[in-house]
Amino acid sequence: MSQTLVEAPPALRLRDVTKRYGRAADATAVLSGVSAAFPAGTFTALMGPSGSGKTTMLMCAAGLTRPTTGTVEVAGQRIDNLSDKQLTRLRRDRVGFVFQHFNLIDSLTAVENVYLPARLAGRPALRGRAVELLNLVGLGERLKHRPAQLSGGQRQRVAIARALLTEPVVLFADEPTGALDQEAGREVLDLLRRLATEQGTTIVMVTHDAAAAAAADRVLLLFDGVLSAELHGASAEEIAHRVVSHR
Ligand SMILES: Nc1ncnc2c1ncn2[C@@H]1O[C@H](COP(=O)(O)OP(=O)(O)OP(=O)(O)O)[C@@H](O)[C@H]1O
Repeated sequence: MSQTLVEAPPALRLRDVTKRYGRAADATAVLSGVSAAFPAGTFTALMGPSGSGKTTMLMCAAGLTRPTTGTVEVAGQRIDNLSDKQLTRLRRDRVGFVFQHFNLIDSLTAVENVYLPARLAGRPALRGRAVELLNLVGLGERLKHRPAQLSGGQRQRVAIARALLTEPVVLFADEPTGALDQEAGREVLDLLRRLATEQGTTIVMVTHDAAAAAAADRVLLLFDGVLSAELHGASAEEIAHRVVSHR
């Protein structure tokens, strides 16, 4: 019997995404015809000068804002045309977020910070899974520590464990090392790298730091809302040079 092999869709795909803020017909496009596919288990860095549209691209990709035109798919499912209610569900269940500032709750322990937000959002989030994730991010010995008793890098690792609780299709990270010193930043990047390689997590990270971008599988360069280059295996020096020389 012959079998047709259907290729799995990428974890995330943007097709010809354009974003304009404001209704005026002449409103300038912040994103112009952005197309990119993010295969499952890959780690992509998004770089570009300030104002080039990185955060807007991340927001369109994560269902935080709708593109003006174009499509966005998460695991093969269109998300750009979802209702507000469906988008809320998508953000809760199918994508994870990590930000520069860890947004942990000071009064909760590390393990509570990982599972309580999901439970409060009505998910059957289990403490056992939170413990597993904290072990995975190297904090198995710090389960009952509160944020004030953790270093910056450790706090960000708690935030990463929290983002992974719902087993998201894509983990979005906006400047995850921006508030960390070099060594803590390196630990967080090593963790993201390991999550992609060993756990198959699909990661999309916005960063200004070429050294951080060099930890990814590839770097997408955005200039004036247009994806202008894709770098594979580039060094931090090369990435930094490409960003400043706009090539
Ligand atoms: N809600 C909004 N309304 C109007 N304009 C916006 C809005 N959000 C962003 N912009 C504009 O869109 C452009 C791109 O912004 P965006 O934040 O995506 O860039 P960025 O590359 O992430 O910048 P940075 O590196 O400084 O964070 C900027 O000119 C910004 O002023």
